[in-house]
Amino acid sequence: MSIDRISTAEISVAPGPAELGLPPLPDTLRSRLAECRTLPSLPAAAARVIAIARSPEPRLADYARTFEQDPALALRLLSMANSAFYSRNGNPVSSSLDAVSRIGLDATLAIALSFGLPRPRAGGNLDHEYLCQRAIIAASATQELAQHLCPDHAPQLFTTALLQDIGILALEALDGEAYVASLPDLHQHQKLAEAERQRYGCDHALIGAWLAASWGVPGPIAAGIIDSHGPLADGDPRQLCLRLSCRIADCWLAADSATAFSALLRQLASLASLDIVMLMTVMQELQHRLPSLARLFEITCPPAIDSAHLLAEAKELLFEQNLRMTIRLAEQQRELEALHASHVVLDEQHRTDHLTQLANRPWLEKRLTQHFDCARQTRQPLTVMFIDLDHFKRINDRFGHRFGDEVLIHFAAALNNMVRESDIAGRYGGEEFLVIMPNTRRQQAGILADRIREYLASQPLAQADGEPLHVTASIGIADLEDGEFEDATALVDAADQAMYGVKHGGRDGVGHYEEPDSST
Ligand SMILES: Nc1nc2c(ncn2[C@@H]2O[C@H](COP(=O)(O)OP(=O)(O)OP(=O)(O)O)[C@@H](O)[C@H]2O)c(=O)[nH]1
Repeated sequence: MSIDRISTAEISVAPGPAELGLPPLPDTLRSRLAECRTLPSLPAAAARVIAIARSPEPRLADYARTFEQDPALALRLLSMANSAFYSRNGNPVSSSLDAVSRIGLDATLAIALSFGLPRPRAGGNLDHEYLCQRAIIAASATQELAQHLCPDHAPQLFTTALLQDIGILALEALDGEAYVASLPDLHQHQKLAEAERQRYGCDHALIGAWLAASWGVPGPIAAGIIDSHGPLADGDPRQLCLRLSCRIADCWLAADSATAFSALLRQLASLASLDIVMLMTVMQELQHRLPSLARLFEITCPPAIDSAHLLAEAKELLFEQNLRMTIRLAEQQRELEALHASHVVLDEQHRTDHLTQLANRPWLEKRLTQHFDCARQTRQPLTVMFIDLDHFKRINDRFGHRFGDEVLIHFAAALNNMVRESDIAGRYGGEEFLVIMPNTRRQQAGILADRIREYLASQPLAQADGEPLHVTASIGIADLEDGEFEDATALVDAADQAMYGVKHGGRDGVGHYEEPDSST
């Protein structure tokens, strides 16, 4: 469908994006604009992008400079950098350099290589090179003026001036030949805007602002685009920079540039509100700087650039980048798995007694608290067993500490083999061990205790001087039902107390905790 004449009756009464307060856009145009996904870039910019991507070490700053020479790429970049994914509630970014820094090299490359190129049309082409030159000269002029009038806003004003004519690119993308054929002279900017208003009910400045706003470009930039056609007589310093910069660009690109500049200076001189001396100084400086700026920006398209070749190369580079990213992703996945494995090992170490490889005391206490609370809530049985090897000091004293360690290791391994899967056996301290037995009553725990003692009686824990060394143990058992235990520690204390009863009774035995008789 071609966007043909749109009457003022079709202009939507609904406001533009509320937060920006943009004037309304004709409904038909607004819905078509929503379909506009890419704008054409200059082949020269596309060629530079490819050259950077092919360089051994592509730098973000080089990409940023290229984006600053192509309104379509600059708009795409800002849109991406200010998207919810990248901005993460950060401040909006307004310059290409800030934008590439935010999104990083991979995303920058992806944007850079996704350029679109102008399609050749039977009915004649839009002069993209001219439009681009105008945008870059206006951007440079704005920046120069802003250095004097409002230096803090210079980067944002540069971007605004660069994007000021994207409405023209959008209209061409939407309306194709019908738009191009209906244009008066592209070099007569005011006349162009007037013709657009008659044809579409609004001009490219409003369309550009809407497009920028709907692509998520910061509000002040969208507002600046709309304002770029405003009069020179009034407006704040930021508005003046923008409004003047596109007029300077027109003078620069006019067939008789010197006459055009003189006319603009005469027009400025008649405006009493302006600091005309300062403005004239800036403009004279600009007149001298612009030729080198124009060269610097390499505005002119190198003659032998083939669009089909550019697109094919971009496709190939994107494919390579995809491959690199896939490889990197696989590497990251491997690193993640290794990290996870080392985390598991660390976690294991964190819970384990380094000598016996049983659960250590902090882990025993943590698990016992969990089982204690659970047993209380669910009224399930829970019993703990406190085991203290007898006369261990003597073993150490007689055979040495290292020998004592071996004994502890052997006992721990044997104990671990004897407990059930659901039990937790651990080293509580020195030669003391604790077994947590969920769902176990004191009688069943007693059976395990007897088994431990039988084992110790039948199996020597070490050979000392060629003789088997038998060790005995004093074992205390406390069942959750044995008393009113306040917490897990109280239950362990009860088992410890029962174990001490055995020690006092001559060692090598099993004792069950008994609540002290409160009546005596
Ligand atoms: N080899 C070795 N000995 C330890 C370790 N931790 C504690 N001990 C020793 O275990 C012994 C415990 O001595 P005591 O508390 O007097 O107890 P005991 O000699 O077993 O006497 P009773 O418990 O009364 O039967 C001390 O000699 C500690 O040095 C350890 O990790 N390795």
